[in-house]
Amino acid sequence: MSDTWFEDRTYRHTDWTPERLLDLKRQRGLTVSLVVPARNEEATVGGIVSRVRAALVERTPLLDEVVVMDSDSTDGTGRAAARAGATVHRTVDVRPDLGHRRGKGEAMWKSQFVTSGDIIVFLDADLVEWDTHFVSALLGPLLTEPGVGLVKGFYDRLLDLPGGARVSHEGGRVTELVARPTLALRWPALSGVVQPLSGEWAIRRDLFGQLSVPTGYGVELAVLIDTHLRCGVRAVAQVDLGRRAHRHQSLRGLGAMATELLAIADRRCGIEHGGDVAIRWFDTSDGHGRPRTGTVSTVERPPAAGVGPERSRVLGGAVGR
Ligand SMILES: O=c1ccn([C@@H]2O[C@H](COP(=O)(O)OP(=O)(O)O[C@H]3O[C@H](CO)[C@@H](O)[C@H](O)[C@H]3O)[C@@H](O)[C@H]2O)c(=O)[nH]1
Ligand SMILES: O=C(O)[C@H](O)COP(=O)(O)O
Repeated sequence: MSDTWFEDRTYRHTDWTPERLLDLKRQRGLTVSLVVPARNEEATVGGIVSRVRAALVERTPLLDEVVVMDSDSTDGTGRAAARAGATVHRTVDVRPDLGHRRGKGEAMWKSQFVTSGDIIVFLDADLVEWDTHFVSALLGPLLTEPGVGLVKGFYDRLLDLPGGARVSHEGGRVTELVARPTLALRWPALSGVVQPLSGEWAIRRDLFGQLSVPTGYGVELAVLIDTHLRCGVRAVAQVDLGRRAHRHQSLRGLGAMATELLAIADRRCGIEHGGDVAIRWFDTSDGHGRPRTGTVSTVERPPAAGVGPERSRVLGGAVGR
């Protein structure tokens, strides 16, 4: 790890008030977009949007837009988000000329075509324990340190255990067993990043637009590694956000996520596994045992800055001529 990176680039959310951040944002003449990628988050997305809007649009207008990217939801996610005051885009409807892929990274990549802020802040839609400083505090290093391009949130996790909640000072299962070991071995300058997979992060639009974006869960690890490779570790900062709780995936789901992260990391070391990686398991849930096969997509979208305007718009008047 770079000698002084941790000390120089680690902040606490209490370092800034929203009012101070608003002053800084106005002085710098910057705009900010909040993007919430959401797949089947009807239960939580409305409350998240309402709280963010009340605190950071109405009370202290730090956010210029609040956008929910509805990522192939089959429940009422889009309706709940719109009712709460978000601008909602279905990922599949954004730039249909570029095709459609499933996944969180796809929703985040496509958000670049429907937002305009100089800074984009991402927030997960499945949070159950969180506060609005999860959004505002991520702006602190971007508004105060000219060299910073990417800010990751970190936190203690609140785990629901029988008999009550417990605070864990560790990262999640994939974080501790895959992401942080991978960084320690291959990109040790990033080994001080406490929560490399956190879904709460902020990035300058001009930097995000230069990066290729995995369509699935590899987006966080890829953006972190690529920011470091492109701009150096000092372009990365992290902010302690306090405590966070979210919905947990099954271990098998996390196995798929881990497979994708390893493939994304391998690609950055010159090892290519192709677009879809096959995974196999033995399913005994029906009382018989059956081999099952699935695939994990490791596809990446190209840097958005290099993607031209929508074809129908380019053709413009030519259509129908
Ligand atoms: O196809 C998808 C899948 C998920 N999501 C949304 O992405 C967010 C995080 O998804 P989740 O399944 O809760 O991820 P976690 O299991 O919590 O994974 C952790 O690790 C991932 C890999 O780095 C990060 O993307 C997550 O933000 C981080 O919380 C939620 O708002 C989801 O609704 C989508 O928009 N589209
Ligand atoms: O962040 C992670 O490592 C994964 O999302 C798993 O988190 P969990 O162990 O808190 O479910």
